[in-house]
Amino acid sequence: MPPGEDNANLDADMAKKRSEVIEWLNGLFPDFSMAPDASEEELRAALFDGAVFCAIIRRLSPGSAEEVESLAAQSFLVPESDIICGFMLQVKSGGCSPSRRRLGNIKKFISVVEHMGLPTFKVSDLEQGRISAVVVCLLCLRDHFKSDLGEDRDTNAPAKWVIEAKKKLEAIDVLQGDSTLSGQQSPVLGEERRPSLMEAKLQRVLRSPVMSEPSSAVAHNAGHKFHEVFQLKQGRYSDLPPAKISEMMKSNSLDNAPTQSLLSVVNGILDESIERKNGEIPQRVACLLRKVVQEIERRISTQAEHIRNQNNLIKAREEKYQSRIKLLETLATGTNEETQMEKSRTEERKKVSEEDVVRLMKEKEDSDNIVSKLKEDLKTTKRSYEQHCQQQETKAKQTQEELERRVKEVEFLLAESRKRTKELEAFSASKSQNWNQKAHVVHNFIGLQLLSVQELRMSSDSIKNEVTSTQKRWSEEFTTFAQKLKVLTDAVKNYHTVLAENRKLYNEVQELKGNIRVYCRIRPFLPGENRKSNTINYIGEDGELVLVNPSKPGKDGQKMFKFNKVYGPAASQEEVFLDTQPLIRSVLDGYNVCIFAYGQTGSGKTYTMTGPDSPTEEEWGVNYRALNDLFHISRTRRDTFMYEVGVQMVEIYNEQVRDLLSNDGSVKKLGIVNTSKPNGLAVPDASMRPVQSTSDVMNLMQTGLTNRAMSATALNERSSRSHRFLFMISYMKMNCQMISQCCLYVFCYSIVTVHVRGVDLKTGATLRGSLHLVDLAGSERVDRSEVTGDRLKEAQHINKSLSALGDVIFALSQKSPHVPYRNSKLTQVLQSSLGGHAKTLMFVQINPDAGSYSETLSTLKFAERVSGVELGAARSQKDGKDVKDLMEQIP
Ligand SMILES: Nc1ncnc2c1ncn2[C@@H]1O[C@H](COP(=O)(O)OP(=O)(O)OP(=O)(O)O)[C@@H](O)[C@H]1O
Repeated sequence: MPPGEDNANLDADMAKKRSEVIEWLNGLFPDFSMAPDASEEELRAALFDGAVFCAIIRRLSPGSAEEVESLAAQSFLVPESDIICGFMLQVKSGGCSPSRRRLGNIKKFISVVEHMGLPTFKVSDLEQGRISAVVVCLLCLRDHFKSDLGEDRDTNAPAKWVIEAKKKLEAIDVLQGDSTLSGQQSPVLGEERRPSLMEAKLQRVLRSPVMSEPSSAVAHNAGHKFHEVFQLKQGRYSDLPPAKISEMMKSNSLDNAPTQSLLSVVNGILDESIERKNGEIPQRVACLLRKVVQEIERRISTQAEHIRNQNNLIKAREEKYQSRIKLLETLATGTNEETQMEKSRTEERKKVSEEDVVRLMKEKEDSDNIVSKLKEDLKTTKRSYEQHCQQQETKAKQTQEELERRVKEVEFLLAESRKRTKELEAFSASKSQNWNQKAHVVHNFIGLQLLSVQELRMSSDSIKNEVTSTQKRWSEEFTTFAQKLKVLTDAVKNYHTVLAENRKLYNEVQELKGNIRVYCRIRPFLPGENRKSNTINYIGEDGELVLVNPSKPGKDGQKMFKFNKVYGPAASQEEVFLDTQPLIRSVLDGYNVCIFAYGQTGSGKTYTMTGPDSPTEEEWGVNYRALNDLFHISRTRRDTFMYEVGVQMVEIYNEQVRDLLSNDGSVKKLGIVNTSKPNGLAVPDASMRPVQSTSDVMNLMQTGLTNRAMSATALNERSSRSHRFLFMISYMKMNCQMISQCCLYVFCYSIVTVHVRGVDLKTGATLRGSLHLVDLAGSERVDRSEVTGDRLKEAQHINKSLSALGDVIFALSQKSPHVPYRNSKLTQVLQSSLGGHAKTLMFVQINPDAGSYSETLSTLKFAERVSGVELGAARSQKDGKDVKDLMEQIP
């Protein structure tokens, strides 16, 4: 390679390295701002005064501030703070000259680099020799710190090398002699040193907020690493222990901490807050943040003050320059060419000064802008921070309140739980006590039970013995009982025979009493009747009755009658029925019984047979009581007999028999069978309704009366068209009445027949009996001159019926082989109850009123005759009158 080309390569390489150094310095100090292709001489000029070397050490080894300061104090190594203050080192260095100070700075830098084992250079290399040595040294230093920064560099390391450098410097100082370094008045002391362009640049760099550390920090706290206090090695601010935060918040620490550290703290806390997303900052960290922000604020205001002072200083300088310019101008007016040159130089300087002023003003303005912007930022940050703090405080307060509330709740629950536990303990204790007591009781009880069991065993044995003996006794008694039962069975066998015998005897008794009985009943005076005109003079116990003719006072007017029984006006319904009751039993024994009432209208026939309208139980007539008795006796005999009871109800009107119980409501005309069979049905076509109680019978009677009423209404309508009589229907009466102006006629009968069929449960023999309940028509004589037409015909039919009844009775009394039952429907229907073993009971009803005397006399005569007729086995208690007399009594 030719030597010329070799040199060119070397130059290019050097230029490249120089460029790298310049870029590095530009990166380290933005205000350095040198073009990368600057010449060797330009770089030399920038590095010449050594300030850059001092700044490099300060920047790359901030942790060793004290040591560097100390070294600087001793060996003119310029601390940053002094550079910031506008190259005040000369003052602090006790008046050392700038060239000496420059030299010292460079030497110290070289010594430090040397100590680090890096290639160095000579002072002469920087002044006029090979700048390449300086470039290489700086590149090595760059690379050294690059590698250091890339690793986990020990922050104490710079301190160590600084301390060692200090030692070496001390040795150098000894060699150079203290007198040259201190105590000498600088030749330029008292003069204002105009900073070079590079110095001004460095000043701006170092004046930046990052670099503006408090000078007092180094001066007053040597040996104390304040920056370490704020340096977060690992973790987060929120994780810092309170002691560490308290240490940070100490005013001493805050005052002495570098601004960069403080800003790192602010940024770190804010970064953490952002990272947390919810924005929460712990209370203590928030307090720290506030303190740090306050400190930064304080520093900024100090900086602002300082800038103002600088401004004033510059203004003063400007004025001074102005005055000098004026002076020079004055001098220039009368001077020579030399003066002219001086003037031009002066003008040039002035121009430079003005430019400097303008630039400084601009810089000041920039600084002011930066400061104001920073202030605004700080204000905004402070405001948002305060708001955030406020929110956090509110939240903290709420959280605290919530926590207090929860603590209270938990305390309350705890107290409740304790109380409950105590209760449960008490309860379980009492339970346990109870169980113990119960166990004790059970234990005792088991003991007692065992004793009882033993006793029971003993008693069981004795009971067994007893049972055995009882069984023996029972067996004996059983044998005895069987014997007695045999006797009873024999007796039962005989019982039916006895019953039949009893029935027979009973019937004989009844027959002895007479198969036809006449009971006379005198009704009481009704309201409105004259009680004084009483035709009944005497009523005897034995059936005697004395009738008085009101028109013949005295004995001539008296007439005595005798019947089976006479009931006075005061006789109750029950009294009357007592003498009828034996006949009801005869019905159940298989006999036919006919009960009818005879008498004039209004004499009480219906009252005796049925009772008054809506009767009470006491007022019930013979019909109710007879039926009640019938069913009662049938029930008492249910062990021996099974009875079936059926009811027929017919009416006889104008010699026509009508069924009153037909289902379709129509009143059918029926035929009568002249049956020769005993107990045969005389009207077989009449509806037969089974009944089981008195109420059943009464309901049927009600049905019959309803049917009859319908029939009678039709009849009434028929009659009223042709006749002047009026029909009145009474539902409780069993006949139909016609009332005229002067007398009362009855034209029909209703007959209720109760048929009884009894089956002997032992023998299977059947008994049949019947009970005729007849409410006869009124017995008044019909004045034939007063009725005509249909009424006359009806009255004639009634008279014919009663007349036929007399004929039958007459024939029976004569024991005539022919009894004229067929002469009237009444006698045909009652045929089975008139004659043979039938029993007939006639109530003769008497009205005691004087006005009814003749009717009463007629009725009594008829009844007296009837009661004297012998029916069947019954015999008349009176010897027979002439039958003709009897017939005369029949209307
Ligand atoms: N023993 C008595 N006690 C009280 N009042 C009676 C008695 N007998 C009849 N009477 C009353 O006398 C009045 C007429 O009686 P009842 O209607 O029974 O006569 P009757 O003979 O049936 O008449 P008729 O032939 O017109 O039907 C009725 O008010 C009745 O209550």
